Amino acid sequence: MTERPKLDRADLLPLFGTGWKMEAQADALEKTFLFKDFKQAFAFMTRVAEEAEALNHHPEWFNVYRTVKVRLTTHDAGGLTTLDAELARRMDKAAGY
Ligand SMILES: C[C@H](O)[C@H](O)[C@H]1CNC2=NC(N)=NC(=O)C2=N1
Repeated sequence: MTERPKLDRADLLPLFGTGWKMEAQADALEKTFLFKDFKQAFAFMTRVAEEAEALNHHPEWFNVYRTVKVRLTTHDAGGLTTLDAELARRMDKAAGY
């Protein structure tokens, strides 16, 4: 298991303000993004792909038409780390929040 900094729960408060939710077992963040149409949704995913590669940290996501349902967790750590909070922040930015 790769050591990664555990997440300070205080880091999550701003994310709750932009619609992120904690998954029941508290080991992941979840959010559904809604866009004008499929092209906007896919453009968002393309922007996020760049960020994910830059962080070497990748979302679990499901796209149907103009929605993108996202789940963030750190697989190597078996739970939430600072990488999840950072990717969530970058996803909000990429969505124009
Ligand atoms: C070797 C390992 O797959 C890499 O370090 C990265 C790739 N992207 C990743 N993404 C996520 N969400 N969790 C990881 O542990 C992770 N590991």
